[in-house]
Amino acid sequence: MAAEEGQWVLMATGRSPTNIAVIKYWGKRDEALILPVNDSISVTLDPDHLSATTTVAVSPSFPSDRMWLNGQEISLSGGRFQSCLREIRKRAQDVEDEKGIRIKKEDWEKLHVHIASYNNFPTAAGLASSAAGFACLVFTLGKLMNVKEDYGELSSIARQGSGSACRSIYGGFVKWCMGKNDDGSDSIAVQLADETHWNDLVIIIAVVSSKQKETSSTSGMRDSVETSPLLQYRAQTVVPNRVLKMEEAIKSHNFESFAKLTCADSNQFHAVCLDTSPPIFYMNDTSHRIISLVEKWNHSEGTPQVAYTFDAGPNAVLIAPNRKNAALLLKKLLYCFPPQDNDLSSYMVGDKSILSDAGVKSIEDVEALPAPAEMKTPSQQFKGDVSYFICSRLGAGPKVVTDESLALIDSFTGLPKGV
Ligand SMILES: Nc1ncnc2c1ncn2[C@@H]1O[C@H](COP(=O)(O)OP(=O)(O)OP(=O)(O)O)[C@@H](O)[C@H]1O
Ligand SMILES: C[C@@](O)(CCOP(=O)(O)OP(=O)(O)O)CC(=O)O
Repeated sequence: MAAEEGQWVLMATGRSPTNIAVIKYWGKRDEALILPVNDSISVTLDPDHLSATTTVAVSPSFPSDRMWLNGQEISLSGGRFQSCLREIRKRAQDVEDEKGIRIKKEDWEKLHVHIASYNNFPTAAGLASSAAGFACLVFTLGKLMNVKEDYGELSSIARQGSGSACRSIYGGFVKWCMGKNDDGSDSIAVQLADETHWNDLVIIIAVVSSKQKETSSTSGMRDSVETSPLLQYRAQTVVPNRVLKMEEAIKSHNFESFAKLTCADSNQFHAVCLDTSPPIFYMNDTSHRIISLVEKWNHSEGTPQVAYTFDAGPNAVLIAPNRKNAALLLKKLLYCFPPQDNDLSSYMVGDKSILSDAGVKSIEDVEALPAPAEMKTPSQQFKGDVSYFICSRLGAGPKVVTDESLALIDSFTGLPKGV
């Protein structure tokens, strides 16, 4: 190792997107290795709107591995963090940076890392922060330790942090192949198509509650595996067929099929939750109202105008085939769920330009919106039931952040900036 004095700090920063499954992963056949009972398919979201940024630093002066998440120190002792660190360290290579720091392959086992990560969206609120977070951790550690760029292998390491994280290693449309091997070596994610393949899609997320949820995905799916007969049927009979159809729908830009499969799969995942003993309720009244709004609209047009999907929380992820439908959807949503404090600018985050497409520039424009024609009880409005909306699109996979001013760790102290 060069610079034996031990005062140097070497760092890497990366940013990884989150992803939302359109064919859900729910249930493990191996808890420790995180091997699923079925394949799943997701869309990767634009990292500008939903992503984790992680800086990893190494220095001979660090006495132990440490991590800070959103500014708070958290423990790295859990099996998932340990698996990711162990698997990446195993694959570390010689490193030589332009300042003359040299780290030999075998030195990585002795060196400790500091990790600081920040999510630009709510953590543990059913918006897949663990997916963005573990993908980012594995990707960025891989960069620091000069690990060979084998994305399949990186995805299988990220999987051991959180199952859904393996899909965030790629942009666009991603499939997590469940694999057959007991050691999990073939349980990896593959990219079906990149983010440019179907870039008309617009994603609107209604953040219904950004509070941390009661039942984590991990314990929820464990209970479902143990108690839900529907889960077995879903994994063995329903999903294999849906995955094939979904791949075909994505390949051929068939929105009708894509939307039908997405909604059906979300509903079946929540049916499995209800079939679990004791039952798990991730959606709430607001989630159900959003489903009803979309279903009525789709039914009145005779063909799907938008798709909805809900993960392990009440937030709705709505996918429109184009900006026209996204703007129409937004008008209906704003009519039903006007902002609590009349502040439109903080009510729509991400790509705010969708508001102009919808012709909504002020709170007066929201108040003047007509009730959606297809609604039977047009007078029903639920002010404040949605915290805010995020307008996003498909995005790319993890990237290195080269601007050193964006690093979360101070290169002099080796500690998170501001600590
Ligand atoms: N940026 C990050 N870096 C590393 N780990 C993270 C990061 N963000 C979240 N995590 C890990 O993920 C956990 C939250 O995962 P959890 O599954 O409870 O919520 P979620 O991923 O937001 O929701 P869901 O997966 O149900 O959509 C955190 O407690 C932390 O261990
Ligand atoms: C509902 C889901 O979002 C479940 C995600 O579960 P996690 O990946 O968070 O679970 P662990 O593997 O236990 O960490 C569906 C999906 O993303 O496919």
